[in-house]
Amino acid sequence: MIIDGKQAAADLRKILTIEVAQLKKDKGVVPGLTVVLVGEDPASEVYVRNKVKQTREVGMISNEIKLPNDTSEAQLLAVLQQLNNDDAVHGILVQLPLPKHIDESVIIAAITPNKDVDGFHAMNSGRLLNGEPGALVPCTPQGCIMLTKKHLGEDLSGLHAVVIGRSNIVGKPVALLLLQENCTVTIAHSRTKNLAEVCQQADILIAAVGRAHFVQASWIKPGATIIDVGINRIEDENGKAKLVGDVDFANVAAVCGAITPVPGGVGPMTIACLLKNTVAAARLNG
Ligand SMILES: NC(=O)C1=CN([C@@H]2O[C@H](COP(=O)(O)OP(=O)(O)OC[C@H]3O[C@@H](n4cnc5c(N)ncnc54)[C@H](OP(=O)(O)O)[C@@H]3O)[C@@H](O)[C@H]2O)C=CC1
Ligand SMILES: Nc1nc(=O)c2c([nH]1)NC[C@@H]1CN(c3ccc(C(=O)N[C@@H](CCC(=O)O)C(=O)O)cc3)C=[N+]21
Ligand SMILES: [Mg+2]
Repeated sequence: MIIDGKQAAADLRKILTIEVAQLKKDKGVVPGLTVVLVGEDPASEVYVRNKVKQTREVGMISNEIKLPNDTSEAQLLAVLQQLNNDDAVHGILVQLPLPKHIDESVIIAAITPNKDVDGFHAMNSGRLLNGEPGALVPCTPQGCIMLTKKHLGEDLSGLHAVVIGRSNIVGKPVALLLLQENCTVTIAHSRTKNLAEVCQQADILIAAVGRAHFVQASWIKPGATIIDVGINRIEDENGKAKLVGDVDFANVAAVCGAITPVPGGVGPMTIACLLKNTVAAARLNG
């Protein structure tokens, strides 16, 4: 079975459209999201364009700030300070990666935690770690849990979840969310020994590696639920660019119980969860 992320994202946006209208009616607040893009990167630009379009479709205000590649860290910090102080801006997202001369950790720390719709600020990751309320939770991990539940239902307790990848934006937070769902969680990474055997234990396998066709059919427990986070641009047989995940989709699909496709899986859910976080931030900031 293929888990349809495009449909799940459309369903979530429909709910958000209603919530946005309600917020406007009750409080006179229209949630606003500002995306900051530094430098030119074709992939980022496509992605930012999608975000802007979908933000407006659910009735929210969307702004995009494009800065040149040679923007200094101090200049970017000044932009963020303005956005932090702007009451019409409820959510701030700085598109990553940033140019090398800018320290990402400094930038992430400079966003007001209650406007940090990526959920990358230490205040939000700390709240998530401690299980405290009010955390803005990273979008891709939220999307992974929603897609998992779409197939397995609300109760994931006792299932063995294996996460491949330990980045701050995907691997670590998705592992914390799975733990919160009472899964038994294993986090694998580039130093993991016997990765195939580790993965064979997984009822739920989350692949966030960044390598095309990395996860093999022989690693999969029959019937397992596979969430493929990877976004890899490769060339097909005819030299045409195409998008694939981290999982050898065709062969794994024959063994597993359910799998998310790329494109059309986690990606669309990431954007829908960004809109969800912006609505949550608008509630936090009044
Ligand atoms: N669909 C979406 O919305 C999103 C998709 N992505 C995609 O997800 C993928 C992962 O992103 P991100 O977490 O940022 O990537 P990172 O490069 O930050 O992390 C990759 C992780 O994979 C691990 N890894 C690398 N090689 C191996 C290996 N041979 N065996 C086991 N583990 C390995 C690394 O281990 P170690 O820590 O030891 O180096 C690291 O923890 C990328 O393809 C990215 O494009 C990312 C964000 C959103
Ligand atoms: N501050 C920040 N926050 C992020 O969340 C963030 C980021 N920086 N930098 C880049 C990564 C990557 N990422 C994706 C989100 C959606 C799709 C997506 O919608 N993908 C579509 C396909 C899009 C296409 O065709 O290119 C799909 O999978 O169906 C892809 C990738 C968010 N990221
Ligand atoms: Mg950098």
